[in-house]
Amino acid sequence: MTQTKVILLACGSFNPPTFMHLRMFELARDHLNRLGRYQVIGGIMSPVHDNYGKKELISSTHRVALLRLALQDSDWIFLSDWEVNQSSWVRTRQVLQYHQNKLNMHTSELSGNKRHIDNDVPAWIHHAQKHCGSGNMGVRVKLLCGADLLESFGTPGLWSDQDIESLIGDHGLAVITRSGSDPYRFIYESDILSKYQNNIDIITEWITNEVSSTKIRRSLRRGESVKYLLPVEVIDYIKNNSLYSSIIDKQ
Ligand SMILES: Nc1ncnc2c1ncn2[C@@H]1O[C@H](COP(=O)(O)OP(=O)(O)OP(=O)(O)O)[C@@H](O)[C@H]1O
Ligand SMILES: NC(=O)c1ccc[n+]([C@@H]2O[C@H](COP(=O)(O)O)[C@@H](O)[C@H]2O)c1
Ligand SMILES: [Zn+2]
Repeated sequence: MTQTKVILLACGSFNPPTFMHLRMFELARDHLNRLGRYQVIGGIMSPVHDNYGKKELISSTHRVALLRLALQDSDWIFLSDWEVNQSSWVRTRQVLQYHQNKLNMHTSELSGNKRHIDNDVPAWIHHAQKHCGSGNMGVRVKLLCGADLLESFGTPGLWSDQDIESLIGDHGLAVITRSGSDPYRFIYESDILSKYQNNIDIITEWITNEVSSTKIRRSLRRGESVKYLLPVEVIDYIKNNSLYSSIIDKQ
């Protein structure tokens, strides 16, 4: 069986990053590798731009710092700060396309005559180069998300049909189940998702964990412990920088 090499890219607020954001990658890698059709060679976390304008979204400077701390334990998942460094919010399709193009460029340089002299290559590219093998240009960047993000495709005006087609048709989706969502039904009820069903892998999280950044922010606001829900380095950074604390706490 020919195996497609895959890099999983998760986008989102990560406000703050939780263990569940990291677990998504481990779950998806195990699942996709087990299928035999794929070989997952890397993961990318791409925090959303500050202009996304979501309620309570803290500055990307802090979110990037938090992700760096959260990822320091991982030898295969990397931060990409490309999205936050754009002049404004970018659609997810563009995020996937940028990373796919960048990867194609760097992996084809590896297999061709050109030697790479750019010292500014992000870690996720270095890692991909090490794992894609020479002559292999077929690494695919897939979108990794929770089932609630998949279901947001049905929110009127939020995603364009062309973007959904491209995300699923050109890249593919790895979807982690999440309580309150029913991705199988959602796909069944959507013509566009049913059409590209072969490119959507649904991964059941059996060790269910309902942690969310909203709940973490709520606990922090109330001065409650969030220990064992986030990496300890992330908790320390939040405390040291008084992030997500209530106005009352700051008085
Ligand atoms: N517990 C979870 N199970 C499955 N997927 C999750 C879980 N938590 C987050 N995700 C996924 O992680 C990605 C980033 O999500 P996001 O940053 O919105 O986290 P969140 O915990 O949902 O935060 P918030 O509560 O602020 O919306 C999304 O694809 C989301 O579906
Ligand atoms: N049309 C689009 O491309 C589109 C629409 C809504 C959200 N998104 C992305 O989905 C993610 C959603 O993150 P949250 O779940 O934290 O809101 C963000 O990365 C955001 O950029 C993309
Ligand atoms: Zn969310």
